[in-house]
Amino acid sequence: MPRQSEENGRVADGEVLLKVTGLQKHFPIKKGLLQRQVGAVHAVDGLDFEVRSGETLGVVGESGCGKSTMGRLITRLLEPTGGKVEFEGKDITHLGVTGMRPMRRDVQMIFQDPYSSLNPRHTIGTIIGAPFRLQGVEPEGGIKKEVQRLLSVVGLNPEHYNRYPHEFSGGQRQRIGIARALALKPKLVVADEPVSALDVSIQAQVVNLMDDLQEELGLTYVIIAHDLSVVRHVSDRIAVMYLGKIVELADRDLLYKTPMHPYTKALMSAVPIPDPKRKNAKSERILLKGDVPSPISPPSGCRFHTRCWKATEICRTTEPALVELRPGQQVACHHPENFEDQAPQDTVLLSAAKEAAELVADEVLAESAQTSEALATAVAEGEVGTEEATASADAGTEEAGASEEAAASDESAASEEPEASESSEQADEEAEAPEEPATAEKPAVAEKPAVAEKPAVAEKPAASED
Ligand SMILES: Nc1ncnc2c1ncn2[C@@H]1O[C@H](COP(=O)(O)OP(=O)(O)OP(=O)(O)O)[C@@H](O)[C@H]1O
Repeated sequence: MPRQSEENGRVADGEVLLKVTGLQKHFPIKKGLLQRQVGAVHAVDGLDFEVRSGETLGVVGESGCGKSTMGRLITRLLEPTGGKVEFEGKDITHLGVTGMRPMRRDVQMIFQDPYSSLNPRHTIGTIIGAPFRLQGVEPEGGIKKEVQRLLSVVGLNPEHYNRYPHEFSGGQRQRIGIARALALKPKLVVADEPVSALDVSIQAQVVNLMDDLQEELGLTYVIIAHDLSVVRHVSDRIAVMYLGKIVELADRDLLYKTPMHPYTKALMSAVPIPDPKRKNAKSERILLKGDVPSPISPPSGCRFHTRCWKATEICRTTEPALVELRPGQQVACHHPENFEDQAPQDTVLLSAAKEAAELVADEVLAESAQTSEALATAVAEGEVGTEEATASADAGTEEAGASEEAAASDESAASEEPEASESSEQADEEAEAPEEPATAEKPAVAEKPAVAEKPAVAEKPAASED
């Protein structure tokens, strides 16, 4: 049971606030007159993670990997198909509307699109004051005074209480969304792509605001983003998702210095490096081949095996468990990077892997072969402990880490077309009555591959079948 801090009933910093076990969401696909179920979109397919009080957990992955669905499941805007969600030690997986009501104060969501998430017919005073009315809470000094205080907390003019959303810019609207989410002093805030609909110049302001508010108000964040550049500065830990699963979950610095999952490595290489001194940067990019497979029938074994340059037979047949290979770093991979091979007997590359390897830069393949081999030998000979071996392997990746630092500071998170997201009202309705959609119309997943200017000819890191 998590420890509660005496003064405010909050879980003490560092203690588990949210725990998710085996979480699943399968959207049924129905067809025909009788709407018979013919399949399911496996949007979220067995997630296990914890969020500790006071931390920021970043969640990244390509479009369609299930990030938003995960966000909606943990805020209970969607009903899970399987698994368990515990908040402050209490099982909230299947709580009904009444049971969830008190919890709605503690868990809030910030939506992606500040244009469609605010009701255009309501003043911002009404919008930010709505949570008080919905929860029947009368703040000290009245709702208007509290809303004006919230406006100034998020850097807006309290005098603008009576203005309408269209009178504000995108960044200001997102501040309004943040003020609304903070109204009831929540413990956990889940932000779904909070800045991706904003101009690059505004993104940093909103991210900094969220960062400041976290410190001031002792908030815990889960921040969802489609690339690593947004979450890297604000996250304490980062979870990388692929096709409904977490493939790597690690402390931020470990993830950047020594990513273990090949998919993490590919995602990181997609971050543009605007450093003119690094002339060779583009040759280190990894271009993931092909589309993300359909979540209706995900690949067997490791779901990434159809696009991975290290995939062998075991990857096709056996699903790797998410295990802590190094303190603070969990990964689900048979042939991790920067760590000893977990299936060294399995050296024959699948033919898809050979093709994928052609799109991976020589430098990446060489480094990957070297680090894994060096670690395997050193550990087998008992010369060094795993930690030391890892540290020596780290040296080689230091440069890449540093350049990404530069990348992320000036970098523009790839801006996305704003897409329709619910209004607060809709969200509230969903919250009251989570509904299964009748038909899964849009299982298609768009890939956002890294840009590889010139696919390098691969040097295979492992023996190949011919
Ligand atoms: N209501 C729904 N009915 C059917 N399928 C859905 C529904 N919502 C999401 N999906 C499907 O579930 C999968 C995961 O979607 P989700 O929106 O969670 O992904 P995402 O990683 O957040 O992507 P994006 O960044 O594009 O929002 C996708 O294949 C999507 O088409």
